[in-house]
Formats: sequence, C-alpha cells, structure tokens
Amino acid sequence: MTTVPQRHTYYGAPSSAYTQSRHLSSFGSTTKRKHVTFGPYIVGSTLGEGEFGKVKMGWSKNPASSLDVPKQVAIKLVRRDTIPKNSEKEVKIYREINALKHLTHPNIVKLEEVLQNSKYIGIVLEYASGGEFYKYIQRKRRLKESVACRLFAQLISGVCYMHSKGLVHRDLKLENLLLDKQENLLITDFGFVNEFSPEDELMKTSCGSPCYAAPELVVTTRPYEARKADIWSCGVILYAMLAGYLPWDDDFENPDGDDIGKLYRYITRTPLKFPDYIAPVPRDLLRETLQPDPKRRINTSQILQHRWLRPHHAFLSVLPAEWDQVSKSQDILRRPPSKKDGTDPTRPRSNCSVSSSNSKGEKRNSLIMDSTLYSQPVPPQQSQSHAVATPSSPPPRMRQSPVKKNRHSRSNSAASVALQAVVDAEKEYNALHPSFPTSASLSALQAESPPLSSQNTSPRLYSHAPKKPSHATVSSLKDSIIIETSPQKGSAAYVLSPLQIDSNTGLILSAKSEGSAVSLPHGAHKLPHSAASHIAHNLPAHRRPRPTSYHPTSYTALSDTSHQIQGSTLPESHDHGLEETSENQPPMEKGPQQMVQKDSHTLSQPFLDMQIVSGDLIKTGDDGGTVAKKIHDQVEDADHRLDLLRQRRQSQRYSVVYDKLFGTVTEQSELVVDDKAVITEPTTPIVQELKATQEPAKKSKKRFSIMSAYSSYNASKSSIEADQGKDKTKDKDRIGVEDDKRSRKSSSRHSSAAKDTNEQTQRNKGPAVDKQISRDKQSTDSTETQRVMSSKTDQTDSQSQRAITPPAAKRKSSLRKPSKNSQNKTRVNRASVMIASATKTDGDALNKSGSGVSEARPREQSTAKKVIDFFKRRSMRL
Ligand SMILES: Nc1ncnc2c1ncn2[C@@H]1O[C@H](COP(=O)(O)OP(=O)(O)OP(=O)(O)O)[C@@H](O)[C@H]1O
Repeated sequence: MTTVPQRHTYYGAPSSAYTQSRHLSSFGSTTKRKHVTFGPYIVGSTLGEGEFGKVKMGWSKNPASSLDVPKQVAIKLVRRDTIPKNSEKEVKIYREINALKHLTHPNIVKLEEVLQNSKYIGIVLEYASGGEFYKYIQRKRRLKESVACRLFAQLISGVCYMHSKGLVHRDLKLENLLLDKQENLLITDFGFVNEFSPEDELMKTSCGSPCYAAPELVVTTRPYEARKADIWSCGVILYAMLAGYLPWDDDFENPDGDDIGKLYRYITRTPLKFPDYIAPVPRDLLRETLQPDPKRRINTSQILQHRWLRPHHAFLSVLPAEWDQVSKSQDILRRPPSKKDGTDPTRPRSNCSVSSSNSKGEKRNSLIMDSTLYSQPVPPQQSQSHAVATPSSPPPRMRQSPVKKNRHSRSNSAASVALQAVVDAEKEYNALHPSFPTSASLSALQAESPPLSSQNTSPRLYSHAPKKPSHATVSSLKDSIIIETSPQKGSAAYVLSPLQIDSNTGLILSAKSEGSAVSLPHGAHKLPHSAASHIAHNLPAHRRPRPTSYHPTSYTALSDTSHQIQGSTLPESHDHGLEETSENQPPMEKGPQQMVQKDSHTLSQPFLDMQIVSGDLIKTGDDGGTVAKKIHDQVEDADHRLDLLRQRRQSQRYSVVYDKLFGTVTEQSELVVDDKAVITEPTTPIVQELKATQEPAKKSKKRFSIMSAYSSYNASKSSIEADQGKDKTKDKDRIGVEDDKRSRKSSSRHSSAAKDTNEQTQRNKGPAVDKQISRDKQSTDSTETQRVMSSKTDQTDSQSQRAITPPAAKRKSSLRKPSKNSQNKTRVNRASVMIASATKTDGDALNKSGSGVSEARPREQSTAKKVIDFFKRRSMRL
C-alpha cells in the first residue's frame, strides 16, 4: 500500500522558547497566513536567482537548543523537472555539490546539506549575509588598498586550497563572490569546477565569463593550464577591487563586449593600464597575474609570497591540511554524540515525513545515483556534456531550451555594468560640479591628510612623507614603504577571542571572547562605527565622502538581510514541491533518511546522499498572524539572543582558525607609494601569437563557440562577418563614441534595426550631444582620457559608427521597464560562458546559441536602470 505523505502542521515558532516569549495575540492579526518550509527549514525571501533557479533564505525550524537562534541558510532550489538526465545542468549541479562536499575553507561557501523531494533539489548553503561582493565594491566605488589586500588574500587562500584539492573553479568572477557577516569573502558557484590531475594539468574546455577568462582560453586551441586561468580571473577581480572597474572594459568599438573576438583582440593588444590611485606594489602583482602569457604568469605559491600580501602571510601560510583539521575540529566540537537513531541532534529536525520514494514509488534519489560525474576520471571535455561531447543526444525539450540563452556576453556581467555605471556617473557628476573632487583628487587629499583618529584603526595612504604612527613598524621596500601597524590592546573594536586548543587532539576546548568584540580575520581593522562617523563628521565638507555612494541595496532587498527578514516575501504560493503546513495539525517528526556526510565520498565515487523530504515545500497555516512578522520577531529575538550568546558565538570561522593557529592578530599594513601615471605592459611573444590568431582574415575560422546557447557568440560571428564584408571606416566622431562609452553600461541591447533608427536619431541630435560631450570632455580625468585615447588609436579597423548605439536611444532603453517576459529571464545573466574547445566545429555551437542573440539582457537592464534612477534622483536632490 502506498503511503501518502501527510501534510503537517507547523507551529510557527521553532521552539517553545519562542512561543513562550511571543504571544500569538501580539501579532495583531487573526488572518490565516501560509508560509513555506522545505524539509527542516522555513523558506523566506529570495536572495537571488541563478541559472538553476532561485536561492531562498531559510531558517532552521528547530534550533538545536532553546537558546540557539534559528540557523540561517541559503537554499538553492533546483526544480528537478528542469534538469534533464545527462544534461549539462545535471552535470553542473552534481559537480557543484560534489566539489563543495570536499571543500572546507573559511573563504569557500559551506555546504550544509542537500535535500530533495519530488519537485526540488535543495542545496543548503551557508548564508552569506554580507551580500554580493560586486555590490559591496559598487557601494564603496572602489576598495581601500588595505581592504582589497585582505579580501584578495582571502580569495587567494580559497583558490590555493581548492587547487591543492585538485580542483579548479574556472568561473571566478565578482558575481561569484559573496561576503559573510564580517565581510569575509566567500567563493561560491562551483558549477564549472573541474578536476585536474598533476600528470595532466591541461584542460581543453574553455569556460568562464569573457571579462574574467584568461586569453589562452579564448585565443588558442591548445589545452590550457586551468590553475593559471583561475589566477588570471583573480587578477581581474583584484583590479576591479582596486580600480572600481574592470580592466579592458573600455573598448568603445565593442562597448557591450558582445563580440568576444573583438574583446579578446582588445585584451591582447591593449596594454594593462592603471588609474593613478593604484599603488606600485599592487600594480606589480596585477601585472604578474594579468600576464597574457600563462607560462610567464605568476603561480599561486608566488602570489602567496608577494610582498603586497605580506601583512597576511601568516594567514596565507595555513596549509590545506590545516584548514581541514580546523574544520574537523569545529565539526567535532559542534556535534554532540549522535543519537541511537543515527540522526544528528544539531541538525535542524524535520517536521516532514521522510520517504525514499515519491507518490509514484520512484526512488527519489535515482536521479542522483544516475549521475556519472566523477565516476571515472573523465577528461574535462567529456565531463562537460554541453561543451564538446554530449553522451547522448539531448531530448527535444532540452534542445529547444536547455538553459537560458545569452548569458555570457561581457555586458551580461551585472558587476561590470554596475561598476562602469558608477564610474561614468561620477564623471558626469564631476563635469557638472567641477569643484567637486574626483576619485583621484580625493585619494590625493586622503593621502595628504593627517590621521584623524586612532592611527592603528584608520588605514591611510601616504603619498610622500608619512608620519610614523605609534605602534608601527616601518619597513622599506624597493619602491615603497610599508607601515605595519599592530593592534593596540583594547583599542581595536575587533579583537579575536583566544581559544584553548587541545594540543593532542586539535580540538577547541573553550572559546573566550573579550567583551562584545566581533571576530574578524587577520586583524582586519575595520573602523568602529563611532570612529567612522567621527571621521566623517570631522572631515571638511569638501573632503567628506560623497553622500552619493550608490547603495544598490536600497533598491533591492536581495542582499540586505534585514530587508529580507522584514519583508519576508514569501515564495510563490502554491509552488508544487513546497510543503504546506498548518498549525492546527501536530508536526510529524521523522528522522532524515539520508544526510550529506562530508568527507564520506570521494570525487571518484559518484554518490550524493541527500535527505529526502516528502510533502514538498510546505505552506504553513498560521493562526497567529503573518509569518513574515513572526519570522521577523524570531529574528529580532534571535538578535537579542545573539547578544547574550555572543561569547559562544565568537568562535567564528576566523577566530577559531586564527586563535588556533596564531593566537594573535596582525594588523594590516598600509602601502606608501608614489602615484604613477599609466603604466603599460610590454607586448609579449604570446600576445603577438594571439594577435596573429585574431587577424581579420582568419576571423571566419572561429575556434570558439559559446556552449549551451547562453552566450551571444552568434552576435560575435555576425559582427565578424560584417567586418569582412564591409570596408573598414574609421570612426571620426569622437563625440558619439565618448557619449556611447559613458552610457554603454547602462544601455540594453538593441536589435540592428533599432540601431539604424537610432543612428538617425543620433544624427538629428548632434548639436545637443556635442554640448554634453564637451562637458564630459572637460571632466574626464587624465587617466580616463588616456584610456580613451589609447582605445581610439587602436581602432584602426573600426566600424564603430555602425556598432555604436546612439546614446539617447540607449538611455531610453535602459530606463525602459523590463517586460515580464524579460524579468523571467533574469537568471540568464548569472551564467558563465562556456566557450567550446577548438575541437568543436563552429556550426553546431553557433546553431546552438543562435537563438539567444536577440534576447534581451534584463538583469543588467534593471541594474542599469537602478543606477541611472539613483543618479537621477541624486541630481534632483542636489
Ligand atoms: N550562500 C548564499 N548566501 C546568500 N546569498 C546567496 C548564496 N548563494 C547564492 N546567493 C544569491 O543567489 C544568487 C544566485 O546564486 P548562484 O549564483 O549561486 O546561483 P546559480 O544558480 O549557481 O547561478 P549562476 O550559475 O547563474 O551564477 C547570488 O547572486 C546571490 O545573490
């Protein structure tokens, strides 16, 4: 007899502790509301959307103890019916899960568990409450050198760890980096991860987002060394941190970066340039990481030794085995002895019935067991069915729409768009307010200004003769001076709590925190609120940080925890597979049938054990009032408890690690540097080779195609064909070009027909644009001018007039509200490009991606819209 999974009651608050402190009547509403659970988690608002679906916030329904706060997690919900068997999607999901199961590093997002029911696979991840990293940079316009140094050290540490495990990420980019509560970096999205073996390190399948992909992935047919490709991506990320924009993002011939051929021609031909506010030492590291020749590119161990990262050498010297050890210690410490039934009492308990089969009697984990990922050491290109060899021809449905298309043009990079929009808007603003300091002048002002408060907490950049701060050691370097400040006892707001470690077992015996200090890694001397506001208020008005920092989170609740909690927008109602519960029924407690056990599998064994939850995602009837309010109250309550429990909670990832390994924290140093003008990179032999491969005569022999139809490679191809068919005319209209450049990141893609129309409009609006541009021209700082000029000189074979969309039309389109249809495609923008290996003929791949060309890019459209709206509002205020 088939057991019908029962629907269960969810009694709102996860434990009696909450029900005691919260009276239902206090919710002030008797309306029956529903909320959603998935396994042992209450499902909250949407944190973001990716290729696989939505990522939801979740709370454990049953904290381990009544004193515990409900654990917050991020649940990546993947609809099972959207994953065709043997599809690339399936491969990506299992690749991600398998990889995460083997990675335990503080800068790699932690896999909590994997749940599934008949409708969904839920990948439960550590919640990164700090939000998306690119938004963080966007808010700050660019990062201070010390902050960038700390975060880059974390990135490199995570990447080195991953590499040490024989894994390469292959899609490192700003969008795949998140921040935790303490603003530590978390690497996420391991969908393109792959194994390399020490004997055969080379890979053939190119992937990654064009802006972040190493040149050798795109312009050569040879297998590439995947770790070096990861390093290139790290270089691009570091550049974005320090500069506030992406390198090689200013090709006005190819403003949207749709034409990957052009993009890489530009990257390989255009020397790396730096804004003057990037100091020589990080420049040196950037030059070495963004070395087009992979053989000459710096490797991870050399990066670890680089002098710019010297303040973090202690952190960077932690060996992968030590990270594993620390993680194990934490696990052991956290996990009380298992109960007899084999369940982990610390794990949130499920109110759901648990079944291994769905209503049709199918084994629910059959899908998982079908996965052949990592079953044998398959060559990378084979393991990516979407890239080169598909084991079996995909079902028609998949052929039609395996994944959303058009995901991988450079302009699809939301980070790129947003960062560029801020940079452009800044220029625009400065053009209108010439007295207002530019980024560079602001940096200079900062550099000249004496420390305003406690020197050891305020990172400063000295351009010439720094005053020696107290408690500082000064060491001279070849072309710079590093002032290393050490933390003053008691003065820093963030003090790591010492832990007692059992020297025999490595177990953490107790955590002792000092006051209410919050642990931060490696002495990140974050300004305390009071100090920051003190500085802000004491700055002369003209040096005060602009009140115009772009705060994307004010427009979206995606990365703002509090918003999410308050809003607690519930998932789409009646989402099949989501479990609906009512408080009127008693919860049914059954132990999980399967759980993900870390370290229980190896990559070579294709086994994913998931907890199977029946009843799907549950909507809960809530007599007492809105669940949103309830959750909010719970979280408020939780915050309060958090204060009380701060000591217990101090053993955060870093404090544990640091205290265990070092005991003390080293404050970061500041680099004292001379600003230099633009530094250019010499063209290397490989660049010559790369250039040769990009000669127009060979354009038709495209050796790369975007896989899975989510790139705009077809556009690239047609553009190349257009190049060949047309006489190359030099664009002499600098005005149009610059205007386009300014607005390109906030503009959406237009059809060629629209372009023609808009060109006409542009011609009609010529004089008005003239005026605007001359203003821009005045305001453009010297670096930008150099960039523009450099780009301009490169455009010998330009057909830019045709390529440039009239700015007015672009703006208009960027402000256009995305259609519902296009909103549904937001996930499109988060994928990574898969560029086919050269072994694949163009035709297939281009055919695959063909239909994606005309698709809009709603995400950047909406991001751009937000940015423009923001600046519009700002200028109105001013
Ligand atoms: N652990 C997390 N904590 C908080 N937010 C998260 C977390 N994981 C993902 N998100 C949010 O969800 C969004 C989508 O996640 P993610 O990129 O991992 O999905 P995906 O399906 O793998 O997408 P893609 O492969 O297209 O990048 C992220 O941009 C981020 O805003």
